[in-house]
Amino acid sequence: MLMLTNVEKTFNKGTVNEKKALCGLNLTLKDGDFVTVIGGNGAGKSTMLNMICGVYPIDKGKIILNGENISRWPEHKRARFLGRVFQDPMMGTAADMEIEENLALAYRRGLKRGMKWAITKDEKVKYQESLRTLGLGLESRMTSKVGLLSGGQRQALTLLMATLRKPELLLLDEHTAALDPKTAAKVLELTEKIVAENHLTTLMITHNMKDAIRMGNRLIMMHDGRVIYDVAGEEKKNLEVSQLLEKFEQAAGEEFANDRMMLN
Ligand SMILES: Nc1ncnc2c1ncn2[C@@H]1O[C@H](COP(=O)(O)OP(=O)(O)OP(=O)(O)O)[C@@H](O)[C@H]1O
Repeated sequence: MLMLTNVEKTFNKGTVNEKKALCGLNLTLKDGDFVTVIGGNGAGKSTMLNMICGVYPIDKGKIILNGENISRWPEHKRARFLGRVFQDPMMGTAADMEIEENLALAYRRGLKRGMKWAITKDEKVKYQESLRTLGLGLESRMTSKVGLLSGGQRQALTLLMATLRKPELLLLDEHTAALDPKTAAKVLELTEKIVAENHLTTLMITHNMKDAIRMGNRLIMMHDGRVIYDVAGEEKKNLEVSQLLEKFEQAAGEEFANDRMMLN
């Protein structure tokens, strides 16, 4: 379970560039929740994920993961429990390394250094089986350099790497935004499959309102560093994009504005 309580974050405090990014953010996720996150430009969505990962320290509040207060833990200690996929397909994988080497790196994440690096036969079989589930033919290209893969293949591999050691929490930050629509749909399909098969608790930021409604069991809308709308179950599934926009205007008192948001 993840619990964010009154989390606050201000960047560049005391300067002309001061920006309150999170303003008393409260959010509780139950185990197995798959929550989609939408919001306007600068609403604090990515900052929320950065705070959970420990990229920057929070100013105030608490972050509890499975009963542990991780608010002051360094990023590397949290990384053991978290899987994250970014928008940029170049970010999650090492281009100069082979597919199987990337998977081995992901598999060893958070383990003590000095562990033998050689990839065992058993591991190779395991990686091959995992790659086969993607349905992209990567299982027969285990020793290909990742730099040779397409953006979609790379994002699918990153997803696999982020979930190879079942994370306590999977964080997806517009992970299909840089892909063409067909490839994005494939990666979203894989996302749903991997999340369901592993019962992963997931936070997925998306710029696509329809995906936000369709995917997961719960949807939150952020504005000015806090959650302004939270909907789950049947009520969420039956939402229309127009209703979501209305909800936003009611709660935020202004029109929804995100230059990258896809409304249909
Ligand atoms: N490292 C940083 N230094 C300074 N300001 C930052 C930093 N990270 C985020 N911000 C600011 O905090 C606010 C929230 O940004 P954030 O990236 O979390 O928004 P977002 O909801 O992900 O927006 P978008 O959909 O536009 O990506 C913005 O005003 C942003 O400029």
